[in-house]
Amino acid sequence: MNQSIKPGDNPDLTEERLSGTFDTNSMAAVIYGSDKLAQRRREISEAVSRIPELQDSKPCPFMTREEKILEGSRKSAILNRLLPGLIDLDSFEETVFIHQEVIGIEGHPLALHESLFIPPIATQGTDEQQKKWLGRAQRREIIGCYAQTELGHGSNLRALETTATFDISSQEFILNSPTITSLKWWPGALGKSANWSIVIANLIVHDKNHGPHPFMVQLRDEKSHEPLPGITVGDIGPKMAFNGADNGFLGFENYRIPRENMLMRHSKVTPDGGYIRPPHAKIGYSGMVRVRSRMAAEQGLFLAHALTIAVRYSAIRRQGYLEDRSREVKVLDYQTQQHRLFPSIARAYAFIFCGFETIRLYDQLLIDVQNGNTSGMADLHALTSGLKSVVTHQTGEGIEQARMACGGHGYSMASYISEIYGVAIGGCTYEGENMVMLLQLARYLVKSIEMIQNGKSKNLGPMVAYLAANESEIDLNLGPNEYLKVFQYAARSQAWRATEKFQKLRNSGMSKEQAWNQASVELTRASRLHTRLYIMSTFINHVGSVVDQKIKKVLIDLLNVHITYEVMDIGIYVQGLLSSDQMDLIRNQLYVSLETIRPNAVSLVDSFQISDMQLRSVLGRRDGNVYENLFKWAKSCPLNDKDVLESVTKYLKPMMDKSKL
Ligand SMILES: CC/C=C\C/C=C\C/C=C\C/C=C\C/C=C\C/C=C\CC/C=C/C(=O)SCCNC(=O)CCNC(=O)[C@H](O)C(C)(C)COP(=O)(O)OP(=O)(O)OC[C@H]1O[C@@H](n2cnc3c(N)ncnc32)[C@H](O)[C@@H]1OP(=O)(O)O
Ligand SMILES: Cc1cc2nc3c(=O)[nH]c(=O)nc-3n(C[C@H](O)[C@H](O)[C@H](O)COP(=O)(O)OP(=O)(O)OC[C@H]3O[C@@H](n4cnc5c(N)ncnc54)[C@H](O)[C@@H]3O)c2cc1C
Repeated sequence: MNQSIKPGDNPDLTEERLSGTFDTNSMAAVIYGSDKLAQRRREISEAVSRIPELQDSKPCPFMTREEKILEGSRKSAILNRLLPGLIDLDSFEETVFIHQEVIGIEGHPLALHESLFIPPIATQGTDEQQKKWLGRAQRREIIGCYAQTELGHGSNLRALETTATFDISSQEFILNSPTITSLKWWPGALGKSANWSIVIANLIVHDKNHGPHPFMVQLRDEKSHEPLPGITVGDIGPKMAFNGADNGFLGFENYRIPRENMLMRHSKVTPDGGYIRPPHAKIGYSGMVRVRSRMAAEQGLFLAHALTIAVRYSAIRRQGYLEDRSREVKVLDYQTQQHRLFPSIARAYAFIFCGFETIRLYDQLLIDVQNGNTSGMADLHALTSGLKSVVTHQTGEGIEQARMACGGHGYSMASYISEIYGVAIGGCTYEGENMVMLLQLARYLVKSIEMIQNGKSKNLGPMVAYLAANESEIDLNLGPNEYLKVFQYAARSQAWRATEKFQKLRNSGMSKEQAWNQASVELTRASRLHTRLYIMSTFINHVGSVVDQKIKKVLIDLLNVHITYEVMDIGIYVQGLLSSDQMDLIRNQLYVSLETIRPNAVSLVDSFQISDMQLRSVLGRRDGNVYENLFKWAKSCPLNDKDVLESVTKYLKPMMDKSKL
């Protein structure tokens, strides 16, 4: 049964919920990977709803940037006091969830403290460093951020300019920002809130540059919060979204920190100026891999927010007629609306499943690395690079379609979809610009094909084994695995096409870099197809593992939407494999699958169990009572505090009066 049904709800939504064929709490357990986490999310939402001081002081769209930062800080401070009674403090998922519930998605002064500041200390700090800083950070006696990107360089970490030069005589590192382009730029919470930061700077010992390394750096006085001498710091100004966060700039002038402030679990500088290399050259990048490994789930949830709003609203919005001319039809009954929304519901589920998988893979890698085994780093880097790129891009597309699916009201901030869009598409850029990350995955694909060419196919990892197969005929009546083969065909032929292009250019005498650049559009296409194949196969495996038969049935229906939509979407890559009759068959299967999933559409989005507080959308309210609340929302807009504004008395009225003369 659908657990969202309550008396007083919009009857159209109740009708939808009654048509659902499964239990939404059971589905939530599948989405969030365990009944325990799903249950904890409900309990936390419930507990938060009963604490008046944690409620929004006014709707976010009516707040200025300063008010958003103030509100985020107010709630963060209250939460810090209340957290021990509300969540399991050791659970990162619960910590993220409660912050998102209480403060929302627009960012806040502590948003990066848990996800980018604490993890490098915990994984790259020595035992003594952890003893010194971890407890303080966890108790929030200090607030931290992660300062890597510079005004002149973000993608290309080799060109970062900030230096940390070891001074043997004082046993200190001297930090400098030698140029305007070397100013740190973008770090969240740096602008006004953080007093400490992980700073990525080039380590220079005895005039030798060992490349970017992480340093623990105090930025502000712990009593006065004033910037310390030698530090220039401030906010970079308003952004497309995320305006509850104070992204900042930071410069150093001969700023000294003790030798012990370089995070030295992996790389070390000894007191006499010796340098000990890390066990893997890119181990310092592992904080980024951690964040990327979490992005598929995070982004899947952003998409889930937008779809919850659009699908619920589409069930109460009546517009136009089908057969019955006596009553307008729910817009959710239009095939175009279903085609716009249902494949995105399937993607949101798929992204979340992939996200929990990559979080698990990262946790395993962390254990391996702590035990000295770094062999899995390249695989996970390649996987998460591709996944963050494809998922962020498709999430952005899905959210924008959701907005348009809400017609005019979707354009109002009352829908809140534009804010979700702005926040989510930040992910196309942060943690590695998408094209750059697709090209990282492409390196891995090209290397894999070179292994096949060199007769070493048996050394290929399971994720790229399909590159060596040879599929040329497909029987499409067999279900998901046949669709997977179609996708494998597309991904494989594109990966070979791109690699061969690169190799041909190389063989023509072109430099490696130029040849790579000239093949790069084809290479990024290969990376996208490879990643979409991974998403599809993870979705199939996940559905296969579900035990509850009612849940499994509806997930298979959703999977059918996914596989048919995805294969239609890559039609151009499978022309050599599928006949036009087979393409027509798939197209028809897609339309049938849209109809099949229709009665469960509202229950599928209800199963994300995103509370009204977290959704912050008038259109997406659980009770579906949209129109009266839209009117209330508009009336509460600060512009309506007065009937006659100064803009009128000062300018428009005199203008009109003058024109009358
Ligand atoms: C208390 C509050 C709690 C929680 C918060 C709660 C709520 C928040 C509310 C709402 C928000 C909700 C969710 C969103 C949450 C957070 C998001 C908010 C803000 C975002 C924060 C953003 C932070 C950042 O952006 S940090 C900066 C990130 N920067 C980057 O990613 C830079 C990208 N560039 C690179 O990574 C590298 O430069 C590179 C592109 C990989 C190239 O590196 P390099 O030149 O060194 O290497 P080569 O290309 O030459 O490759 C050589 C070789 O190395 C391999 N390689 C590269 N990287 C790795 C790696 N990481 N691991 C393993 N191997 C690697 C590479 O593949 C090559 O291999 P081959 O030679 O074999 O090919
Ligand atoms: C909301 C948000 C929050 C952020 N938070 C933080 C933070 O907390 N800490 C932090 O350190 N940073 C942060 N960043 C910065 C972010 O990590 C960088 O913006 C990102 O890594 C991209 O780097 P860039 O801005 O230099 O883009 P650029 O590299 O300048 O990209 C510009 C264009 O050049 C292209 N390009 C660049 N290199 C290549 C290449 N090799 N091949 C092909 N094309 C290329 C890109 O595809 C892109 O189209 C944040 C950014 C945002 C938007």
